[in-house]
Amino acid sequence: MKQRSFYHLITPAAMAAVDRDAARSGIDSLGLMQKAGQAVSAAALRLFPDAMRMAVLCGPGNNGGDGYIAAEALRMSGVDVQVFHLGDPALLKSDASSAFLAYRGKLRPLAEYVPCSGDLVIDALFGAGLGRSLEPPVVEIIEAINAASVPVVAVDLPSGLDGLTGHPRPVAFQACHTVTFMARKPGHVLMPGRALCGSVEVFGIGIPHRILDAHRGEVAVNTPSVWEGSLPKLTGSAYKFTRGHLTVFSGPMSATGAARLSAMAGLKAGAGLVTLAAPAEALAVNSAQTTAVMVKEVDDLSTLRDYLQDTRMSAFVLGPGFGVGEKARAFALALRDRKLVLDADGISSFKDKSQDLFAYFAKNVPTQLVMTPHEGEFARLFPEIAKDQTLGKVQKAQAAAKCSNAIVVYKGADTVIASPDGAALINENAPPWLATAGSGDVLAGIIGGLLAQGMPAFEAAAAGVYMHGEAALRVGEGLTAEDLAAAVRPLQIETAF
Ligand SMILES: NC(=O)C1=CN([C@@H]2O[C@H](COP(=O)(O)OP(=O)(O)OC[C@H]3O[C@@H](n4cnc5c(N)ncnc54)[C@H](O)[C@@H]3O)[C@@H](O)[C@H]2O)[C@@H](O)CC1
Ligand SMILES: [K+]
Repeated sequence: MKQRSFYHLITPAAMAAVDRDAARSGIDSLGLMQKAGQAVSAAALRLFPDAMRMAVLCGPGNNGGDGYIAAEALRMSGVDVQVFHLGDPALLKSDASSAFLAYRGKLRPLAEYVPCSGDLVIDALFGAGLGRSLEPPVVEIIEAINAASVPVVAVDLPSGLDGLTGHPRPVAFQACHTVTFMARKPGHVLMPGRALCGSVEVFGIGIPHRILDAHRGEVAVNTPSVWEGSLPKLTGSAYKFTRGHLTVFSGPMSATGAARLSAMAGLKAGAGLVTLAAPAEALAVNSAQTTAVMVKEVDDLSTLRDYLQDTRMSAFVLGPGFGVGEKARAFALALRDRKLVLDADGISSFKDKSQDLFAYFAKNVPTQLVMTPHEGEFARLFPEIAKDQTLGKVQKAQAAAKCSNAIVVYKGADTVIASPDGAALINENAPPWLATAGSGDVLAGIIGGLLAQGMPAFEAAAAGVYMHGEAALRVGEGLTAEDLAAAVRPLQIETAF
């Protein structure tokens, strides 16, 4: 059975609604808190059996309630436990108050906690209910604990971390382990939240899936289950033209390598034919360095139009090493009715001219345009969205996809793939060694290769990002973009030969 809850993300606001609906449906909410707190206690005992003392920091809401349950369970196991509370515990409400009253151990105000070597901190200050930035005294305590390098196990989320955006407000605990309940939140997967959580354990506390399903939003983790049904299928009757023809535009003579990386990756991703469309001056250098990839002269807009007469040309990659300027803009706009991956220089060429691009591609439904900006390119194309501090990476990618009517692949360690209809995926399989020169060119080529084979744009973009991560994992540390392109493999091919 698929572990659906693990792959779907639930926002803090949706989790609060789940909580409400669970209580309304008659589920014992104190029972849920008890299971949550006991899971935290079990994790602490399992991971830190030799801790000299467990300091449980309890906040003013239900996250604190989980902390009191965990503290009592640890005390009953014979651990030296001390609770440090934020706010007056007499003001705790309902389940959190019951959890506090059931705790029989030592209790002191949070301000009195001094990290000691041998301590384990259990952070139950704030979880999904963090509603504003932390106040200075709490900021100072978190900074002091982080600086002391005392291990921290976080309840639900490291306190200070925004569960929606993955950003600290303004600081958060650096946890070595986080126990969350039922499903991860976007903040567990987005950077820097992912790094602040340490390892993440998703513990089922018994909320029925029908209640979770009713509140699932548009954001999920990028896993094959999302798009495997759309992967190109290879059958016994396949021949090269049925597997699609990808065209990658080459830059001038001195900048052809990026396009060749894209072309090779497109071929490895399964496109039947790949052509490098190059200006006359770059024909010789491209021809000298390619074998399976073909080379064709496409110099200017007029030769491009002739080239496009061949409707078997099924997808295009424009941008890697192409050069920024009028030629890139004209080529991109000429491709408005075709499947196009716009990357690198192709994106930068529309700085201050993005409205032209958006207007040309506005009518395609569903969209056939995939744009793959890294942070700098994103800011060039979407300056207003990029500087909006209230938005997290997912919301930025969603807004960009909507206003450009494109699939936006907002790259980084936590690449987000967003569609104009609001769907968004966060990728998490990319190893850090993928951050190397030419890596983006390979990604553009993989996505182009999948588009050429007929995959819808959102699915092609998401599968491409995933295959890119898989290829990097296959090669391992020290990889170069050449190794990466060579390691690309189609993910699932039906072998009905
Ligand atoms: N959703 C569920 O079904 C369950 C939730 N549980 C726990 O409940 C938590 C959510 O509980 P709550 O909604 O009570 O939220 P929290 O306990 O995360 O925090 C809410 C409290 O903190 C205050 N607050 C928010 N931001 C603040 C800031 N910056 N400075 C000072 N005070 C601030 C709020 O006014 C409120 O009193 C989860 O994180 C989880 O640990 C568990 O008990 C198990 C069941
Ligand atoms: K917490």
